[in-house]
Amino acid sequence: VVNGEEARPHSWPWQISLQYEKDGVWRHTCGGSLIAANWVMTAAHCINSKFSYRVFVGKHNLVEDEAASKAVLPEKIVVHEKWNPIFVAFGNDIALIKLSEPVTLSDQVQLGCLPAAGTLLSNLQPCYITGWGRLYTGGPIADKLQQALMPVADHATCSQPDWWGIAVRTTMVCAGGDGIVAGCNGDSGGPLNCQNSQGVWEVHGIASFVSGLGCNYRKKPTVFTRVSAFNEWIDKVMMNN
Ligand SMILES: CC(C)c1ccc(NC(=O)[C@H](Cc2ccccc2)NC(=O)[C@H](CCCC[NH3+])NC(=O)C(F)(F)F)cc1
Repeated sequence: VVNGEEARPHSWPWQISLQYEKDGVWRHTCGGSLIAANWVMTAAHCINSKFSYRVFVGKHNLVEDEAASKAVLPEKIVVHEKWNPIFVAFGNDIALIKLSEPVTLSDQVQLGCLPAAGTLLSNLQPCYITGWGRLYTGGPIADKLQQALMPVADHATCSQPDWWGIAVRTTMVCAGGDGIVAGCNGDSGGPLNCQNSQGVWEVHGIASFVSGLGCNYRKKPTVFTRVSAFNEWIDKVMMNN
């Protein structure tokens, strides 16, 4: 997250760190959201079949051992059948990870709520991106979970020619674009957290892409998979696996 701030520890208790093993070392690669005791929602582009992964729940500082945290291995990873790795602009950048065992919920490990199917956020609605992604374009990833307030850019705004144009679909949600605050590599797969009318936090987005010209680029908001476009797919996958 570029130009964010350190989150109060465990204040986004559904945020997970997706890690892959390389040369015997586990490395953070993406964020994700715990949506059931044994299911994590992340981005399809985070999954590469040649790697082995683990899901770390209850984390705040990635470089410290934390009592409330636990690493769990996936039992199965389901990538959206219409995800096309060649072109992130086609959308469907969503995947579900079934954990090998359900995690124990606690103050530090909680489920994220999904929005009602079809929910559309209004322009400039305040949401928060959270993640351990790069602190600036090309920079280091964060040790401690970051958060940043990012107002929603509705489809009418985000699909303007000098914004994302036709690269953004109605199955996506945009947030930010002020050239200051943004998601960045390593935030991929993580949540866009927005409060509903009852004040309940919901996971409305899955961080998908930013501009190749740089993470925080004016009129190139961070683009998220719109979770409320995939409720039926999510339910089907969780029912059938
Ligand atoms: C819509 C299409 C033209 C399009 C395709 C790809 C991109 N962007 C990108 O690919 C930039 C490139 C990049 C590298 C380094 C620093 C900053 C940005 N990376 C990203 O956007 C990565 C991974 C995207 C997966 C695509 N294979 N996503 C993210 O960083 C995140 F966190 F925002 F989700 C942007 C637009």
